[in-house]
Amino acid sequence: MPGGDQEPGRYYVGVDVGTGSVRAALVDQRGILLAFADQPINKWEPQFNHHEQSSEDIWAACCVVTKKVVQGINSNQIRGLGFDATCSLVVLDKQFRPLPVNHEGDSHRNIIMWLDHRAVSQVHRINKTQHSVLQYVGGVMSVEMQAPKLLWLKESLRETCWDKAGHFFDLPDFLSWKATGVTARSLCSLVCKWTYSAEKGWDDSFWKMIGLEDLVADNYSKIGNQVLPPGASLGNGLTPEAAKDLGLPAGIAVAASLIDAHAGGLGVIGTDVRGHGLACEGQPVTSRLAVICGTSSCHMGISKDPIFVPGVWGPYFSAMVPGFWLNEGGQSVTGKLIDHMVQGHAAFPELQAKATARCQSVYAYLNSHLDLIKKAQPVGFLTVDLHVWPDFHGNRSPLADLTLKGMVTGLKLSQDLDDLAILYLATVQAIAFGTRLIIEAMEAAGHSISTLFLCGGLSKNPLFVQMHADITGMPVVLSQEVESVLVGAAILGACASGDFTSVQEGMACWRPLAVFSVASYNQVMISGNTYSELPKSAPCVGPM
Ligand SMILES: Nc1ncnc2c1ncn2[C@@H]1O[C@H](COP(=O)(O)OP(=O)(O)O)[C@@H](O)[C@H]1O
Ligand SMILES: O=C(CO)[C@H](O)[C@H](O)COP(=O)(O)O
Repeated sequence: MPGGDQEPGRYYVGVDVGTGSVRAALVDQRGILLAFADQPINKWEPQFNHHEQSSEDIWAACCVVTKKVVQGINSNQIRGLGFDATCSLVVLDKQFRPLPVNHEGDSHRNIIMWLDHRAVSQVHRINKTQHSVLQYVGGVMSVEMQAPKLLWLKESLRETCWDKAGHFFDLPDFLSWKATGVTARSLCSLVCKWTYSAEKGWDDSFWKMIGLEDLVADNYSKIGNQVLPPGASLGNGLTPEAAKDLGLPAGIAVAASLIDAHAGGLGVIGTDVRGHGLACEGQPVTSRLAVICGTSSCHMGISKDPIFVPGVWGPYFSAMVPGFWLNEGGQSVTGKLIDHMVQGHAAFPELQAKATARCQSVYAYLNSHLDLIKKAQPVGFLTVDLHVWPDFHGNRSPLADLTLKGMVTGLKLSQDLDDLAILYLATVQAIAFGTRLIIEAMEAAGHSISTLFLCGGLSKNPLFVQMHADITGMPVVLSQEVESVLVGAAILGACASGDFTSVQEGMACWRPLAVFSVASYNQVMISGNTYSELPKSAPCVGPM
């Protein structure tokens, strides 16, 4: 078991493939992150709502970052490797070569990304079946899941893709295959995105009913008929070819993967909160909600018994923490929406120039600008007249309506930096209100949540963190390790190496410390994202 001083020099590598970049970390036996590297990845949007990536491009980025983090380390001390990734659909032919997922026939672009909404007609038809598997995805299947995308490929690219396809992988499973040559799928991806049941396996009647009976006839060989729990060791470990690519020793243990949000959940949900006076201290882990916020936000809540929450994905058994049921709320675009609103504003070039002059990120600049213009009132009052509805890419939870669109009310003719800052604030607030709606739906169905644990790129934004505390009325905990998703991935590698006997042991041994919590305003909401009362308590203990 790692964690003690008696066996020094054991290392694990975690690789996290997000929407915009790939990150790797070298983690030691105490769960401390020693090295970090990241690398952007390509995305294509050949037409509206079609989002594609390349598995070769992503693998190449995994190799670059992994080589960087293990530089200078004795490779014999590296014990295990774990991957997590977004749940995008990777398509390969029978010889494991990339196949095009586009009308252009560009086989380099062989991934339909998770946020791709091309399969709208297919998902409507799937939902009309009211098949019982839909109970386990909040009652409504999302267009972002894999079944509608597979159906789209069959109906739209029959000859160039569907008939030639030998393997459809969730991206986390593609990575573990690429590293080991083992095609086994992770229970996490199959349960959460492919309608697989941890207890009953595949449901033939679902696939036949939606017109994908060919997958059943093949005994699910194309989508996975060997399923392993996250953290299980795959085959003979890293193949010599992958070892050369990644700069790691051949044969080291490689784990069955996790979806990125789930790795983040593992990384933060067990955070040690002792000494902060939080309601969740000494309470079951089920009182905690992990919110992984990057391009999207994912709200991960666990329970001992299954809880059916309308519009919230799950309940999924053992998909994140073994033995627990998981509900996953989500907002499809959060970081992407904030970037969109800020970068699309007329005052963005001015913002960029001013932020650069101060060597700040545009978000740090905007946050300090809001502080300047708020005068005596709390910053939240700046949006009394400006409101954003954040569902620019549909609503994942709890409304589960992909047709919803975004909205801004209260616009004026001026478009200066103040306007941009206030629009940015209203967007952040609207996203936080979305989180509040998700929590309310989860609580109405039986969850009892007292504390939020944030991680992901957006958790580096103090305004985003503070607004989540203000608007949900709950304290927000950030863990000492900023890259918690990578800690989750490295826990998988340590499990596969046999150094942890279970994911739970990994979570317990590598329990990160909370660095601070954010106290809530005692606010009362009135219409939209405004406050009707001044805050009664000092709001923030963090680096605002
Ligand atoms: N320091 C920061 N301050 C404000 N926003 C940030 C910061 N770092 C990242 N972000 C935002 O987080 C989002 C990306 O988060 P990330 O976790 O990298 O996404 P993904 O995993 O989807 O690739 C982007 O919208 C980006 O603008
Ligand atoms: O559906 C998912 C998790 O269940 C996606 O993987 C996620 O929403 C995309 O993640 P990110 O915002 O980190 O890129």
